[in-house]
Amino acid sequence: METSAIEINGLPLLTKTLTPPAPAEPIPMETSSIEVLHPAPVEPIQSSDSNPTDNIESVGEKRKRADDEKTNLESSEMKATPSPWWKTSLCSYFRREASCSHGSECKYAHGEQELRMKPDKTWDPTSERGKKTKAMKMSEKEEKEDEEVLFTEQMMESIDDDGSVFDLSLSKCLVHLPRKWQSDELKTFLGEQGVQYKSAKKRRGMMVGFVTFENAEQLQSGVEILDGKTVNSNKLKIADVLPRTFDKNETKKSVKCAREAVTPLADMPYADQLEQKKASIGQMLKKLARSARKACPNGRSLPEWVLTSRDRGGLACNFEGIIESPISNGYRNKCEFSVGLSLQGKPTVGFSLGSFCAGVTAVEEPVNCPNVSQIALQYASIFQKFIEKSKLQVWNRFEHSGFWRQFSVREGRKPGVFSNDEDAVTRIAEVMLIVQVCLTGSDEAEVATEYEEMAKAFAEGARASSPTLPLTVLVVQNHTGISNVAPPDAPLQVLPIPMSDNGKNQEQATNVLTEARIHDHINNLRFSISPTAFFQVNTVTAEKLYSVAGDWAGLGPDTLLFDVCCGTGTIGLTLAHRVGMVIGIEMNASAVVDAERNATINGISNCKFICSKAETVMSSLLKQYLDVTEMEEAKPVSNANDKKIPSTEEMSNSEHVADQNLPPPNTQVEELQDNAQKDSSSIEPEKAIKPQFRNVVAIVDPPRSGLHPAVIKALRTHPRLKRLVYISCNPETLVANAIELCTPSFDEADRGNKTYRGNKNIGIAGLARRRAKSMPTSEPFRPVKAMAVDLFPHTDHCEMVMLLER
Ligand SMILES: C[S@@+](CC[C@H](N)C(=O)[O-])C[C@H]1O[C@@H](n2cnc3c(N)ncnc32)[C@H](O)[C@@H]1O
Repeated sequence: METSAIEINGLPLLTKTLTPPAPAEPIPMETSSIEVLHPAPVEPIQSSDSNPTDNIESVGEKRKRADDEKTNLESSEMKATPSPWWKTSLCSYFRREASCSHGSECKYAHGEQELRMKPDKTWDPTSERGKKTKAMKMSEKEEKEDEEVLFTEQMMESIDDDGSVFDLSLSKCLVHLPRKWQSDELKTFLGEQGVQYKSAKKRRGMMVGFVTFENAEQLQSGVEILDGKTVNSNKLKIADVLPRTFDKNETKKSVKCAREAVTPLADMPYADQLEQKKASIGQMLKKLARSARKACPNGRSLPEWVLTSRDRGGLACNFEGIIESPISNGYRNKCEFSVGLSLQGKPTVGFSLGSFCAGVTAVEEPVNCPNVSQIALQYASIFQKFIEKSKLQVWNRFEHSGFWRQFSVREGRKPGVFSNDEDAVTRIAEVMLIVQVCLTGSDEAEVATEYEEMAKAFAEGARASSPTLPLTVLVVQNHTGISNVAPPDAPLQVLPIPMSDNGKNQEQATNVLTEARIHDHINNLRFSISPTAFFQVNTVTAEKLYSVAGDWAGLGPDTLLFDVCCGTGTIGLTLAHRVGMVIGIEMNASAVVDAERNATINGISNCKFICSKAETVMSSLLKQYLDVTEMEEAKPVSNANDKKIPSTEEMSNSEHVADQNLPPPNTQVEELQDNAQKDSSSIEPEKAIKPQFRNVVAIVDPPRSGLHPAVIKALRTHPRLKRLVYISCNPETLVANAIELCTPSFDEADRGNKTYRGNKNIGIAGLARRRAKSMPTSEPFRPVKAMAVDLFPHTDHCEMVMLLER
């Protein structure tokens, strides 16, 4: 495997607070004398789900060892060397029963009075003092968040519906209002509180509202009444409204610039970024071990991987380090720019400076954001100049009005390996521009003229650049929803690109109209990418990610590989030559058409792609491909795009088929979209192939939200699936899904109720622990090893791969 891992073995000690307070092994040794004579009950210590600490784990382990390791030390010795952990956790028996058979010898505290501070100067999180400290930390965090909220006069005006002029000195922002409130609810609330005011504004979805008072007395009295008032269990805060022209360098408020908002690690040397990410993934692996310990059924021995986690510094499995990105600057092949007003009210193409719900909508130009490519920057600048002159308005997120919403630049690389030093333009062969607009209330003729002008501006801008910028496709997407995230089926229109100032090249225009796609290359395979299909944004590093996944998956000619959430088929297709057959599952119909096209243009014929939500089909696909008897004949599976499923021998990596000769994909997308709506019964039942695949592997690469519980259940309960490689762009959800996949099943009598109550305040790991309780009896997986892959230099994000086996 070709990698450039920074450090492959072991995780360095983390920060002070993360390191267990006692040296690696002293706790059991030191406390064994106590435990011999007074073995405490084995029941796990209760602790808050939301913030478990390593200390809890250490104590929990001590308890277990107390039962396991009986020695013959004298009690006098024991008393001479009390453990630093002595009475630092509350006794759960005493708490529940108001008594404990160990009496005064119990190593756990009988009540708050007996409780001692832990060696790391923290309190048992379940104790009153622990809870108080946590609450204080939370409120400090909230205050910090409030400081970051940015309210400008301009926003207040944009909510205004009566055209009144505001006096900023008589206006205030109310923070922490219920998001679902609108102006009417805010007015009712103010009336109920006896607050007199001139006007009150609130937009649904935001947690801030604006109140203007008639005079200084009204303002003072209103602030006194409202400040700190509790609304729906949230404490109200009163903040000033910033003038439109405020200078963010002078204001005390911490307003982020685009660089800070988009690439928060940009000022840190890359080697340090990698260390930080490695430490953060290490934390996740510790969290998995801790959570799994809690999720295991009582009275059952803990799985080996949990028991041995201590030998790995608390990690759930071996952590094999981080693979760095060969390109750290301008690496993104897809840049999505917001279109909106800047802080100064200028139409701008760039990045939003904060979150909408916190009242921040200002857009700033993408200056000094090192992850943005040079080509994307140049196109953003061309588009910026165009919208400055456009008759149509930029999007206003408060009013949900305007025309120009978002601008995306997608790039396709030439085949080959590239480095940081190369000029981006020389390695990019194709560019797709996607302009998101809102057509609501627009005039068709005016829009057509604007589109023509825009296409001209892009074409001329590309030609005027030196070297000339590639421009392959120009697409407009109509989206009327509140957030800029459009559904994959939002209508697309491909615009012709004028080839010169004085005319259009008809051939190019016609071609573009039917073929909205560009191409990129991974492992010497060519990938067709349509406008809404997912494609990893850092192609060179994605190649490394896929090769780790392939190496860990234990592939061979007798392997059936499920590529779950397969997008354009990148993982399955790059590994197709190493397996008997690939089944890809993907819900985005365009991506599935791309995947099929990609198989064809690369001459790969042992891959089958299913267009559906994985949760709808995973279980039936596993049955269909695996629950067949030896006697059954090998037959191809029939689905919406039935093709012959070849044997391994039939598969070849022949020359790329010219994809221009393939039929237009539009009808295929529609057909697939229809099929994707249907339930799993749309997949032909059984009679698939005889079980020629001895080895069944799944590589899952879900979105940030992780795998659907039905997919987890299907993978976990199918006994023939022995190996699973989990690729994740959100390690938090990987940990949560791994809890469900890797903890032992509960007995039927102890299984949880599926209709959980009080989920609102429990974290995703807590939720996963609850779900794990209702998992049908099945052999759990175990985490074997994990690796981080840095696909996103200068940001907090990091990809993680984990191998699970059973
Ligand atoms: C992180 S991407 C991975 C794509 C692909 N493996 C790759 O590396 O290019 C996640 C993919 O899952 C798809 N997806 C999201 N939810 C899904 C679901 N419930 N069922 C199937 N696919 C889903 C998305 O459309 C997206 O293509």
